[in-house]
Amino acid sequence: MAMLEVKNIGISFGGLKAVDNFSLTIEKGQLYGLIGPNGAGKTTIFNLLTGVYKADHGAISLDGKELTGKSTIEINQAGIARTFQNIRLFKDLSVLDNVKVGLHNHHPYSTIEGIFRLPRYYKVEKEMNARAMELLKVFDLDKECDYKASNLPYGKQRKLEIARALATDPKLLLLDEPAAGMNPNETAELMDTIRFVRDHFDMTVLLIEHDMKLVSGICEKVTVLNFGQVLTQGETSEVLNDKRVITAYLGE
Ligand SMILES: Nc1ncnc2c1ncn2[C@@H]1O[C@H](COP(=O)(O)OP(=O)(O)OP(=O)(O)O)[C@@H](O)[C@H]1O
Repeated sequence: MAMLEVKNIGISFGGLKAVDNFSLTIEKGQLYGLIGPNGAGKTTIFNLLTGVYKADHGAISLDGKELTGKSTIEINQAGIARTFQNIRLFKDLSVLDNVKVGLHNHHPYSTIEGIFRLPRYYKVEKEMNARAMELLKVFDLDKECDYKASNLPYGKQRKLEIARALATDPKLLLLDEPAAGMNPNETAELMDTIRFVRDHFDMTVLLIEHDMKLVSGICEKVTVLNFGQVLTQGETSEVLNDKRVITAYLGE
């Protein structure tokens, strides 16, 4: 069974068909790339997959579970987590607390237990601290756990965003332009991080990226989007050498 199965989804904004009849199958453990020119509809697809937008038609399922029409919270609890094109950390919170925000989905205590500091509050907080530190260690961020998130260098903020997404214990991780704004060294390190996340967490990853070096370096399969529609999809090396892709995307 596929991890993600998307069948003919679409959405229009006014007269503009931002995404039209989009289908995609991603197998468990795959590292999958979604590429295409600016405005092709890539982020809109992430917004459809995570329930930020509701599709006008079509169906989405994750690991055999129907997600069509579900809310962002339900979809996150079902196992899809994401990062954003522009980093969206809680800038004034500590590095540790940013990860703990992700953990709250799965380690709840009631408001009453929290306000009155009942035993369950301390138990859950202890578990969350331990799990958050474990995740930070994986990303080599444990020594900076007390730093304000905004004080981390850019590359580490990206890592922290990935750690926070993983804290929700997803089956599918969506990364929206993870290499945006990174220098070549940071990008190379990010490629290692993404490979590590897939292997260490047994994760399935779908990423949007303009950096073709990253895409060809780590993605096994790619879908190319153009004007909201699939131009082609398949093995990365074949797709990136496809004349239509070179014409539409690379502008040659
Ligand atoms: N909420 C919205 N309302 C109106 N139009 C929208 C909305 N969201 C996206 N669009 C439009 O849908 C189209 C696709 O946008 P989208 O951001 O998905 O493209 P993209 O492929 O992610 O581009 P980029 O690579 O520049 O991030 C664009 O024309 C955009 O203006």
